[in-house]
Amino acid sequence: MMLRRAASRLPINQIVNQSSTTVGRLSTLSFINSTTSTSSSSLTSYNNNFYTNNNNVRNYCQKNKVEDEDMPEALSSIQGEDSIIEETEKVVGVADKHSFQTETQKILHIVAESLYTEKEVFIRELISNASDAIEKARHLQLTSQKIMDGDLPFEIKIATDDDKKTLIIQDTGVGMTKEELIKNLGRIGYSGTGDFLKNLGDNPDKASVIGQFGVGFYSCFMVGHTIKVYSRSAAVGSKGYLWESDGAGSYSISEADGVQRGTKIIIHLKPNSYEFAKKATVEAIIKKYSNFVGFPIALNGQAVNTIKALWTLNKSQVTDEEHKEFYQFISKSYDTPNYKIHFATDTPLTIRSIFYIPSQHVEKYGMGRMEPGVSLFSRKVLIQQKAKGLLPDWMRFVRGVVDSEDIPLNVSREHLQDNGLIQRISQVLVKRILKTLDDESKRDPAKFNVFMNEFAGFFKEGLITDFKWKDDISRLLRFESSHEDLEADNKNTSLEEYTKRMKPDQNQIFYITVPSREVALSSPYYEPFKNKGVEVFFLYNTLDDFVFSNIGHFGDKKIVSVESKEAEEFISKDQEKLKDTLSQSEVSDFLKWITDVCGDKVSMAKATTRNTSTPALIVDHESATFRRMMKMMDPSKQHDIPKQQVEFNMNHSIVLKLHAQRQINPAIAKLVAEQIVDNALVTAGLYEDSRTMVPRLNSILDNLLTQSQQHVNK
Ligand SMILES: Nc1ncnc2c1ncn2[C@@H]1O[C@H](COP(=O)(O)OP(=O)(O)OP(=O)(O)O)[C@@H](O)[C@H]1O
Repeated sequence: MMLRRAASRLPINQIVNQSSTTVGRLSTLSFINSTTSTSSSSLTSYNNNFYTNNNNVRNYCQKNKVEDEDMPEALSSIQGEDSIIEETEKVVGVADKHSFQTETQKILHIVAESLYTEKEVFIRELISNASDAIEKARHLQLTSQKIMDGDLPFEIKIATDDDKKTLIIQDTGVGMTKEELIKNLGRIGYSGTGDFLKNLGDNPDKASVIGQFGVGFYSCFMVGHTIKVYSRSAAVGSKGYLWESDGAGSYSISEADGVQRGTKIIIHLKPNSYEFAKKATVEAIIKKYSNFVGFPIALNGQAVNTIKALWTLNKSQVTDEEHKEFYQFISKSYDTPNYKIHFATDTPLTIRSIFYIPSQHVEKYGMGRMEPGVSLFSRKVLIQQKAKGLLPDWMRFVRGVVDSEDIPLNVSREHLQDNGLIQRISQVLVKRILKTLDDESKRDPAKFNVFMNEFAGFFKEGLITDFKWKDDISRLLRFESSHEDLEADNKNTSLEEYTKRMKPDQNQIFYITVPSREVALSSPYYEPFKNKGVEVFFLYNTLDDFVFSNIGHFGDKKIVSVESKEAEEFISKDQEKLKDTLSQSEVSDFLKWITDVCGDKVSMAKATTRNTSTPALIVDHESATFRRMMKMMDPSKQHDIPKQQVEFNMNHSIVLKLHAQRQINPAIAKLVAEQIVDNALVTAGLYEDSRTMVPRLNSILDNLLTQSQQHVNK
């Protein structure tokens, strides 16, 4: 399957279908690919074969970074002054003139004008062709066939010439005979490589071959006004030829002297493409798309692709140091990754991937939203950098590489992420990343806790926005809890650990949302749980209330706030009945009086069954966090606090004294009742502005001091 240009070009059959109606760029069409998928274990075995069978390349590839003092043989042969290429071949005899086949003429200009969304990809196409050609030569040699210039190393050389405005790409691959030049380059849509693949059957080398559709070569007409192709077939005794065309309908072929095995393509650039005669531009393009191509590439005598495609190797073949270097290379950072996930599968899809979780992220510094950090490759050739949709947006902190030969051709980057296959690949990858993190959390809990402290925000975002991963994410999240055996400097625990410590009669997981641990420990809502020895999660982040509501259940255990009715039922179910100080009718009178005097804030007053040290509590109310969020979302709206249900502790001394004061000093009693209700609102986090209670507090203080004075005067 040919995937390397998936992000930026149309397959030939669609171009033909579309050519009569083409308006502007053909960027929105997609291609349904029906190609054979090659076993991916073959990719690995190819790599193994490759490295052990080719001395020149093996030496080069066994080091992933080239160091001056021990520069590998293949690289030293490809580098240096002698290695700079130019046009040295000489035409002999007269040139044969040939016309492109009719359909080729018709669509050549479409290829040149509309096929690719970015001109620069012609370099990727030519390098991939060169790599395919070398792969074929290597295959011939491996199958014990003698090839022309058998000692020539397998390599790709590229040269820019800013004076002549040319770009040259040369390989030491299989080359082409005169007949092959006519067949392969005279007919658009014919792929010699496709034929080669068919003949390979199930041969593992198949996985390393890229081209298949027979259009990539023509991309050089996007940038070149004249293309010259010198080629000499690897078949022993072959002659060298020059194929030359201006892409206008015909091409010529002549015999040439001084042609070495393989192919040299010389592009005479059009004025609007002179940038491709500049070394820096070409170097950046090679690094972007072809950095991991399996053969050495030199540009103007300097090695360019110096990093191994680690994801195509077996896990055991890659050292930690190599991982670190590779991570720093792809993420352009200098830290050591926290976790690495090297994952390969052949079913249901063929995927080779490596992911890294950095040690920290920059969003916390307010440096804006991070870009996705995973690039999509096919057979080591880049399809899309920082691919959107490969991992969900909330996983944007993950860096890495995904290589899959199963991705069908798509025209535009924008449509790649809507592709069903990408979504299936994404599912497999997300599951694997979450599973690995879960395993890591058990293997080294302390390390995981540090990681989760740093990245929790992303996972919470995922839990809220990407519901399908709710269960997996909720296993990873860590929150503080009241559990006393937790370490002094780490009170975080998981929902799973919590459930293991639950009381036998406990079916719910309890939490309280508070600003700090101190507030939690002194909260009257937490008090009965503390008395009963029931663990409670302490949530300090406004978002956490939302997160817990979204989780809803962990296994079969419901997650509920300690301020909820369910929590009250749990607490009161086996509680000893409090000894009533007041009679039933006195209690009813008192509660009725409360609803009368505090009617603007209290919808219902009742006697509590909770054993708390506070006179009154708001119960079964809307979460204060939700209220704050709603206000933030719509500040223009008036968010009045609705009337609340208030429970009174009828044995509390303040309540008992208040009951008595009702008869003695109704005015003071009313002030105190109102203050008790406001205090309950404060405790529930529902009191909006405490300044409004100051005049009443001053009246209460004044009364208190007056009574005290009267007491002294008596
Ligand atoms: N550098 C090369 N050396 C030898 N043969 C080549 C070279 N470049 C192209 N060819 C031959 O020309 C054919 C057409 O090349 P082209 O790039 O147009 O298509 P492709 O590589 O087969 O498929 P795709 O369009 O998927 O890349 C190839 O199949 C191959 O047989």
